[in-house]
Amino acid sequence: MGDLLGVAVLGAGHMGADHVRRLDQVVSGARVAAVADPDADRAREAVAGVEGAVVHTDPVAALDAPGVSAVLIASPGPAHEEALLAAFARGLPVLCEKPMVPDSAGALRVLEAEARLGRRLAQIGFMRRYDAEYLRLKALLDGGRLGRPLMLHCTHRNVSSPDHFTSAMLVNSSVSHEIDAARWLLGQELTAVTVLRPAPSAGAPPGLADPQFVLFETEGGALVDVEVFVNCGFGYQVRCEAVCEAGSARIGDGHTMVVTAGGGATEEVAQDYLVRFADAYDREVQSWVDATRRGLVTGPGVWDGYAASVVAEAGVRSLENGGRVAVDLAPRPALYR
Ligand SMILES: NC(=O)c1ccc[n+]([C@@H]2O[C@H](COP(=O)([O-])OP(=O)(O)OC[C@H]3O[C@@H](n4cnc5c(N)ncnc54)[C@H](O)[C@@H]3O)[C@@H](O)[C@H]2O)c1
Ligand SMILES: O[C@H]1[C@H](O)[C@@H](O)[C@H](O)[C@@H](O)[C@H]1O
Repeated sequence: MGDLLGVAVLGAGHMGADHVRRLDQVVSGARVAAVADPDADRAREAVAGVEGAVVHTDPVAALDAPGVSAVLIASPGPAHEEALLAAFARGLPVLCEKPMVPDSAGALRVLEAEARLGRRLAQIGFMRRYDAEYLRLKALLDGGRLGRPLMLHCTHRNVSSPDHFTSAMLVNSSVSHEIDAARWLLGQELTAVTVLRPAPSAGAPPGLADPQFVLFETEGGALVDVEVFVNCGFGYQVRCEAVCEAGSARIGDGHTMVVTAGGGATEEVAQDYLVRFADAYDREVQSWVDATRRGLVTGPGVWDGYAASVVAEAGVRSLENGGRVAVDLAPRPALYR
């Protein structure tokens, strides 16, 4: 294959810094060419020891840095639209962290911009599609041995949420993963959302509606429920059970070590996503680099990011106003059929 992919990483926070390390030390076929963060110290810290990477505080300047041939967007969700459009304007391939764009109007602008280009440039960071357990479940469901899926029961727990987390973000940031996973596992669009809020946990920051219970309906008549609880305090737990006509299958319990000693057994529970999904992020980024070097997009794309934003926005409306909210997707452009 040709030259190394020179990646500009936008955002050097938790995910951005971890992706810089991954591109530099884990993944083959790519190098970090530039890192941009308005917080220059954070950007400098992320590139410490990375050879040849320049630091910028302006993300757009990083796209124009010498040697940049691709972009990894790991800034906060509201900054993604501008970065995606700037990358498209330069013809640069992109891996964009989820959510692609938190609001559906912005997501539609990104969809229309890529459709206008007439070629796919962006992959969205729905890394569960690269997790070994999710891949096994997908293969099982596609193989048909369990018959038609009727329901997915999902659990999504975080130890604690960042300070800036809002009630809407439980749906449009956290549950965006279940939205994508359900669409992918079932091969169906989601058509309606109902969000219920139990009495908030005493462990949640005041005013945060945490936990929430989210119910999705699909175009094929399946139901998907999600318990999302982002200040559970005890562990990072992501589970999914598919209930089908001829059996059920559950994932999410297999990522652990059980230590037996002194007459008792203890089971480790991951404390964050960087541990639970470490392998998935590695596979995701390697697969993006490989496909990009061949001029392809093989992972979840802009249509998936757009659909997730529309579903999440319907969910936020249900959270705020109550009741069941229908999902209204724009027609799917030919590029994504
Ligand atoms: N796939 C996953 O499991 C996963 C996990 C965590 C976060 N994320 C996503 O990754 C993204 C970043 O999340 P995080 O937890 O790293 O956040 P963070 O707050 O730790 O870091 C964000 C960084 O972006 C910088 N920034 C702000 N505006 C910017 C801009 N316009 N351009 C470039 N940088 C900018 C901030 O200064 C900060 O350093 C979000 O979209 C989030 O949803 C995904
Ligand atoms: O941004 C993060 C990330 O997407 C994690 O995978 C998820 O578990 C968190 O809830 C979310 O806040």
